[in-house]
Amino acid sequence: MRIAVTGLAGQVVQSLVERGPAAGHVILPVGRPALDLAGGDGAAIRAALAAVRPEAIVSAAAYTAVDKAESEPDLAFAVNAAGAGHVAQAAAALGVPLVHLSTDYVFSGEGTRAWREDDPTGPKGVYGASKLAGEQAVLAAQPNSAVLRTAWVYSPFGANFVKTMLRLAASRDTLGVVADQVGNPTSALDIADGVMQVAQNLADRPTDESLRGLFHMTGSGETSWAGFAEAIFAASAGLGGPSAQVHPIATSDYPTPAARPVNSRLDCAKLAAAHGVRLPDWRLSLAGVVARLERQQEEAR
Ligand SMILES: NC(=O)C1=CN([C@@H]2O[C@H](COP(=O)(O)OP(=O)(O)OC[C@H]3O[C@@H](n4cnc5c(N)ncnc54)[C@H](O)[C@@H]3O)[C@@H](O)[C@H]2O)C=CC1
Repeated sequence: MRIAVTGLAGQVVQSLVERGPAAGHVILPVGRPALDLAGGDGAAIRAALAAVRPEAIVSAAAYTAVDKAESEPDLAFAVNAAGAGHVAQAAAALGVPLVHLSTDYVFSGEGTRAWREDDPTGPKGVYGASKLAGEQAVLAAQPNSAVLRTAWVYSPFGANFVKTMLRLAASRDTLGVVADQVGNPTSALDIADGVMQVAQNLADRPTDESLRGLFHMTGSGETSWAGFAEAIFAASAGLGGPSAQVHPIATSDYPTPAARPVNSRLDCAKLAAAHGVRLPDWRLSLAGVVARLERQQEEAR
């Protein structure tokens, strides 16, 4: 399939570009300046997407600076809510299915069980609120959509927790890492595989309502940020790469402008039942990405 994806350099975009050919898809990234989600120009967004003649669209571009969003709410909403809505309107106008990415930050983080799609939302910050508004705009504009909420995304590309931990470990013996927030680390490469399967399902079964609407899609298994860091260093040390001692700290010891959900875990059973998609165990995928980052480091030396 010809799959247009919004954004040029994001973690998910680059993962789709890498994984697309093996899955038999042509991935067509469309981003700034041709497609600017902040511009409020729906016709321009539609024209940019129409130009690549897609059979499906993946909406992966977003304003993702969680803390900065607290001081730039207008821009966060322009991109994540209005911009996402324009992409969905374009998909509807072009008559193609849409896969839109959203986030665990739409939830408050209360309670101890994994969040399900029909649980009440309650974002704690601007980013989560803007993404929630985006979900609603997407589903209103294009019912032929699957909105996939994911979380704790890392990859060999862009900026992410795994790369930050490895960078810090190169110069420090001990790192304080938050131990009282739990969630599901998710490789963007796995997201790419899942997104393509969902897009194919939407295209193959255009009248199957069970494939449309909200879904959760994260790596299998859960941990805390401190547990995630320990797993990163264990994988890295096993390859002779940098590692550090993890000192568990509380969220209150690491204040950030935007509050994070304490319990970020997403229940992905609905996606498995409807789409037959279940992402691999987070430790397996992490080992692959850490090995790749180590190889890149060695090649750069
Ligand atoms: N990174 C994470 O931990 C998580 C990400 N998500 C969601 O997953 C999706 C993909 O995230 P990542 O690939 O990690 O994001 P990223 O931050 O790596 O990439 C974002 C992309 O959006 C593009 N972009 C930003 N503003 C734009 C604008 N005004 N017009 C056009 N393009 C613009 C950027 O150029 C970039 O290509 C997003 O919808 C994000 O909200 C959900 C949960 C966690």
